[in-house]
Amino acid sequence: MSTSQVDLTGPVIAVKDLGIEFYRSRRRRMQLREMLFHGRSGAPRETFWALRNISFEIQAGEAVGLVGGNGGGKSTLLKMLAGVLLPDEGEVTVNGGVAPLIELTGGFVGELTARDNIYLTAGLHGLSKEQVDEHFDDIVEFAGPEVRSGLDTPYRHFSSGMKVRLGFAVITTLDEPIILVDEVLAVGDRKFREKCYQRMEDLLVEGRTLFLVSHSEPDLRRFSTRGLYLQRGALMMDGPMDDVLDRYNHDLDATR
Ligand SMILES: Nc1ncnc2c1ncn2[C@@H]1O[C@H](COP(=O)(O)OP(=O)(O)OP(=O)(O)O)[C@@H](O)[C@H]1O
Repeated sequence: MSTSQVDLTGPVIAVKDLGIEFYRSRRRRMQLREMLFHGRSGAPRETFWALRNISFEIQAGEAVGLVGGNGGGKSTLLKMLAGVLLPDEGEVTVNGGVAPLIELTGGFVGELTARDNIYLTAGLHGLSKEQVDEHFDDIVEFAGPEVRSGLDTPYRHFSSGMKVRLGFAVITTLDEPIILVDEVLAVGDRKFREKCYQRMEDLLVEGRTLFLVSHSEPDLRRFSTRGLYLQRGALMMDGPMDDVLDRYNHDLDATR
C-alpha cells in the first residue's frame, strides 16, 4: 500500500506488446500411449500464445470490462496485471497496489483457517496486525454469518460461495487503488452479489480503478465505461463498453 510512491501523473496500468506463451496440456491424450510406447517424457510439448501483441494504457479511476469468448485470455491478462504470471514478451507496468479477486483460491491458503487467511492476505497487502484488527469485524460482517461461523475452520472446507464471500470482503477492504475481479462473483447468491455490486460502485466513486471480467452484459454495462475485447489471445478492440459489446455480439452472431 505504498500509495505515497505512486506517480499520479501517468497511467496506472501500462501494457506494451505483451505476450505469454503456455504449454498445451496433452497429458490425457498422451497417457496411455506414453505408458505403452514412450518414456515418461513423451512427445515434444507444443506451445501456444495465450496472449500476444497486447498494448493499452489505463488511467486512474477508469472502469474497464474484459470481454471475449471462452479461452480468449481474459483471466490470463488479469493474472498478469496481478503479477501472478510474468510476460514472455513485452512489459506490464502497474503503478500502484493491486487487490485481485481472481480464482476462488487465489491468494488464500487452504490449510489455514479463514481467520488466519484474513490476516495473511491483508498483511501481504501492507496492513499491520492492528489495522487488520480494526477492519476484522467489517470484513466478517460483510462476508456474512456462514463465514463468521466458519472462521476457525480451514479455508479448504469452505464452499465456493463462502470462498467468494470471504475473498470479496477482504480484497475490497484493502486500500489498494486497483481492483481486479474475475468471473468469481457469479458463484455468490443473488443477495450477496447485490451487496458486492453496491460495494463496487462505492469503490468506483472513491476513484479506484476497476478491471472486471464477466460474461454478463448487464454487469459489464453497469460497471465499465471502457471495454477490451480479447479473442484467441489478440486484442480485437479497445473502446467504449457499449461499442465493444456491439462488436463482440456481432462477431458471435457471425460465427453461429
Ligand atoms: N497455466 C496454463 N497452462 C496452459 N494453458 C493455460 C494456462 N492457463 C490458461 N491456459 C490456456 O490459455 C488460454 C486462455 O485462458 P484464459 O483462462 O485466460 O481464458 P478466458 O478468456 O479467461 O476464458 P473463459 O471465458 O473461458 O474463462 C486457454 O486456452 C487456456 O486453456
